Amino acid sequence: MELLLLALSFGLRAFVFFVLPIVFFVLKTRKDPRIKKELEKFDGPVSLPLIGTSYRFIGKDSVALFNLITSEDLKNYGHIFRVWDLNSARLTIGKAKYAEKILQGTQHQTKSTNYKIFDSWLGQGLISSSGKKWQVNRKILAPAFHLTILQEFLHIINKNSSILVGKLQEFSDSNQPVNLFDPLSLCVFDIVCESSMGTTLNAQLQQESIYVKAVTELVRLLMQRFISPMLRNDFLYKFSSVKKRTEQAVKMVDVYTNKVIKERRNLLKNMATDCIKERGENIEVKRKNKAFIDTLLKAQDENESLMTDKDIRDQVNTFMAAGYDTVTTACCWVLFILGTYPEIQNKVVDELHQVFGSSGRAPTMSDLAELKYLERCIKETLRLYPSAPFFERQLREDVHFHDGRTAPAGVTASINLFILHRDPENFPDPEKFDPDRFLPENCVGRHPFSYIPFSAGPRNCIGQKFALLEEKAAVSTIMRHFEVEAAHSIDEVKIELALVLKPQNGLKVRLRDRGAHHLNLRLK
Ligand code: HEM
Repeated sequence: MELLLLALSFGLRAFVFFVLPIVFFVLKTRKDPRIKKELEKFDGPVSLPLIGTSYRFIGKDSVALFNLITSEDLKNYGHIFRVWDLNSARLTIGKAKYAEKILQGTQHQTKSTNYKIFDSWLGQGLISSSGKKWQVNRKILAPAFHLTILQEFLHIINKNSSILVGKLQEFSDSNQPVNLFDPLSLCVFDIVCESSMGTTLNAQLQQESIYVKAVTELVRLLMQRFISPMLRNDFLYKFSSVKKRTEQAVKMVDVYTNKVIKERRNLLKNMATDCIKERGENIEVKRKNKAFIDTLLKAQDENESLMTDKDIRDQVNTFMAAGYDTVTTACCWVLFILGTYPEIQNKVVDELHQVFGSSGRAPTMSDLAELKYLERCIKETLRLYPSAPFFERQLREDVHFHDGRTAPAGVTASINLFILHRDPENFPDPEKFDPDRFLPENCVGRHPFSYIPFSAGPRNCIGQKFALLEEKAAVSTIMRHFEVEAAHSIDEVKIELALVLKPQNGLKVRLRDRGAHHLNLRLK
C-alpha cells in the first residue's frame, strides 16, 4: 500500500513538474494554423517545431545578426519573407509597394509587442503608445514641430555646434583620428535637452552629468534587451540583472525630468504674472527660450486630466530617446561619407563658399535652405545608412497585397529600410553613393514609399524637420571649419544589430583646420 502511495505521489510530482510544463510550452508555442497557412505563401528560412526560426540567432554576435537579417536574408529570400520567433510570426518587408500597404492609412498603426521594451522609460509616449492616447497626443504636439516654430531653436543648434567645433579643434591640432560618435553625441544631447526641456545640460563642457550617464546607460541596456531573444521574454527578463539596472537608470532619469517639469511650470507661471504686471504683454512674444515641453504644459493648463505630469514626462523622455541617438548617428555617417569621397566633399565646400563667402556668421534658416547639395548628401546618406533601420507594426486586420498574398491579422510587419532603400528597381546601382539621385528631376516616377528614413503615413517621425535642421546646421558648421578625411575604409565598417545603425567600432576621421579661425569663423 505504502509503495503504491509512493508511486502515486511520484507520478503526480512528475506530472506537475515535467509533463505539465511541457504541455504548457507546446501549447504556448503552437503556431496559429490560419497564420501558418497564409505565411507558407512567403519564402523564408526553415521553421522548426517549437522554436520556429529562432535557431538562426544562436551563437551569432550582433554584427553577424545584422548581416543575417539584411544582406543574407535578402540574397536568400528576396524583398519580403517570413520568420517565426518561437510561435509568433514576423513578415519582413523591404519593398516599397508592400510597405505602402502597411504604413499608409489609419488601420495598421499599432506598434508591435517588441516596443514594450521601452515601457519602463517611455511609458505612453508617442513612440510606444497606440490608439486614442497616441492620437490625442500627436494632435497636441504636431504644431510644435512646424518649421516656423522650429526656427526658434536654431540658435540652440548653432550655439552647441560652435562648442563642438571648439572641441574638434583639439583633434585637428593633434592630427589624431577621432571617433565622431564621442563628440557628436554630447553635442546632440545638449541640443535635444535644451529644445525639449528648456534646460542647458552642458554635456559638452562639463564632466558627465548623472542624467547623461543614466540616459546613455538606458539606451545601452535597451539595445542589449532588443537583440537578445532571451531578454525579450518577459519571464526571463524579470530575473535578469539588465532589468535591475534598467530600473535604476529609469529612476535617475525620472528624478531629473520631474524636477525639470516642476521648474519649467513655475518659470512659465512667473513669466505670465510678470507679463500681466507689465501691461498684459503677450507671453508668447516675451518668452525667448521656448521648448517642446511648453506645448505639453499648455495642454495641461487647458485640461489636466488629458495631460498628467506622467504624460509630460513620458513625452519628454520620448524626445530624448528618439532624438538623440538618431541624429548623432545621421551626422556621423554623413561626415564619414564626405571624408570618404573628397570630390563630393569639395562640392559641399563650394556650395558653403557660395552661401557664406568668408563670413563667420552662424547659419540662418535662409542660408540652410540654400544648401541644396548638402541636403542631397544628407538624404543619400540616410538612404544607405538610415539611423532607424527597422520599425514594426502589429497587424490587427488582414492586409491584402497586390500579388494576391495576404499578411494575416496577428502577424508583426517589420519594415527593413536597409533592404528597402537598396531596391535596384528604385535606386539603380544601389550601393553607389550618389547625392544626385535626389535631384528633383531624378525623383520623378520613383515610388513614394521607396525612400522612407523617417517612416511614412500617420505615424511618421514627428521630429523629421527638426532632425534635418540639426543635421544641416551642425554638419555645415563643421565643414566650414574642417576638412574631413576618413581614417579607415568604409568596407571595414561593421554594423551591429541595434536600435540605431551604429558601427561596432565607430566612425573615425581626421580633421584639418581650413584656417577658419583666421577668418574669425568661431561662431558666437
Ligand atoms: C535623423 C534623425 C531621425 C530619424 C532617422 C528618425 C526616424 C524615425 C522613424 C523611422 C520613426 C518611426 C518609428 C516607428 O514607427 O517605430 C520615428 C518616429 C518618431 N520620431 Fe524620429 N527620427 C529622427 C529624429 C527625431 C527627432 C530629432 C525627434 C524629436 C525631437 C524624433 C521624434 C520621433 C517621435 C516622437 C516618433 C514617434 C512618432 C509617432 O509615432 O507618432 N525623431 N522617427
